[in-house]
Amino acid sequence: SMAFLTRQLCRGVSTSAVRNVVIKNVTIIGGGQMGAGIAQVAAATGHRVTLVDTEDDVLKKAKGIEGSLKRVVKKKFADNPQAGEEFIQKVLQNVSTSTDSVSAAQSSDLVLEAIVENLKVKQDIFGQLDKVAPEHTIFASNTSSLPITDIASATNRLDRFGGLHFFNPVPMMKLVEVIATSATSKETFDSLLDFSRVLGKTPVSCKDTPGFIVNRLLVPCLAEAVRLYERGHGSKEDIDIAMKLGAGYPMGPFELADFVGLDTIKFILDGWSEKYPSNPLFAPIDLLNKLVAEGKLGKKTGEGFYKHK
Ligand SMILES: CCCCCCCC(=O)CC(=O)SCCNC(=O)CCNC(=O)[C@H](O)C(C)(C)COP(=O)(O)OP(=O)(O)OC[C@H]1O[C@@H](n2cnc3c(N)ncnc32)[C@H](O)[C@@H]1OP(=O)(O)O
Ligand SMILES: NC(=O)C1=CN([C@@H]2O[C@H](COP(=O)(O)OP(=O)(O)OC[C@H]3O[C@@H](n4cnc5c(N)ncnc54)[C@H](O)[C@@H]3O)[C@@H](O)[C@H]2O)C=CC1
Repeated sequence: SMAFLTRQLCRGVSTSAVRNVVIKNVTIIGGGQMGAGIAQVAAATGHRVTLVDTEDDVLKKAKGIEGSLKRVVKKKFADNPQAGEEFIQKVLQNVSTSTDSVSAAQSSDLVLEAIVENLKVKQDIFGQLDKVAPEHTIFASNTSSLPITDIASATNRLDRFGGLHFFNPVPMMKLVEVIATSATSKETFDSLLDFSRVLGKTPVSCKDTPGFIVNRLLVPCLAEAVRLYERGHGSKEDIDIAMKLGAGYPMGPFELADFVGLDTIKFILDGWSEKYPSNPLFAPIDLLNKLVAEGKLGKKTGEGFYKHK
């Protein structure tokens, strides 16, 4: 918006020679659940978005952004469906897709990565893009559990690298965790905070510690729920009902696990248990490993702890 631009420009002129980057062109690497959701919200708030995935199929499905937009619009434009339809078309025009991350990064103010939760794969992509992205471009990762410092170490832009952690489903969840490493500049950090606010989200800041805030609390809760079930102390259904009605969670732990993806949860736990072997909260879980080995990853594959239509 104009107000935002004015604020940005004033701040840049008045405070320092290094201006905060006003993020307008956004490249999102990874068009899965999270990448597509972030793309949708960024496009809906007037950014030009390029969504990159290695899989053409994923990019076709990410056009399913339209389905999510329809749900948003149904409420937001309840009394003016015509304006709602125009809004959807405008948002979709802001999103382009590509399988070529190198060319996508070249005209980008922010490269935000939301690919598989694997340090080496994330380092590879950032190392490659660091060589081709413009000087001013900020890099950020949506990682759930990996140290931002370790991901950033593959690049030569440590001052322009931070964590930007969104929550699923991105169009609905208001929180963004913004993570600065010890090398992230204040300008970069402020740009990421501003960007989160322009997206309509509420940012919180957190140090580069395992799981940041939310996952450091949620992942052990989920893991304990599965262990409780494995011990035969309660059914999945009852544990879910209990946490919904007794703790006010919108979804029970098994529902949430299926929603998030069991593979992602396994990646998180495996990484933490390797790094912190003495913490029993992070210990591997047989049932989780078994389901993942069977390809039962949750909602995205049609079955996880539960079957999904
Ligand atoms: C497990 C721990 C390990 C985590 C490890 C990694 C993960 C991470 O790094 C961080 C995370 O993201 S953790 C997960 C955070 N997310 C949550 O906790 C979600 C909990 N669930 C909810 O808030 C609601 O059930 C929810 C908002 C989803 C849905 O609301 P309801 O329950 O009321 O269900 P509905 O009736 O279907 O929806 C109501 C209205 O919500 C809108 N909506 C839902 N999904 C949407 C979407 N994807 N896009 C757009 N709009 C959406 C929609 O307006 C819907 O209304 P209708 O469409 O008219 O029904
Ligand atoms: N699922 C969740 O609830 C949340 C996940 N996250 C994090 O976001 C990231 C992505 O998670 P999801 O969207 O759930 O995964 P997903 O499996 O739905 O999507 C990942 C996508 O990345 C693509 N991809 C893999 N390697 C690539 C590469 N080198 N270049 C381009 N595309 C590539 C895959 O084809 C896939 O479409 C992970 O780091 C995860 O920990 C963060 C918050 C919530």
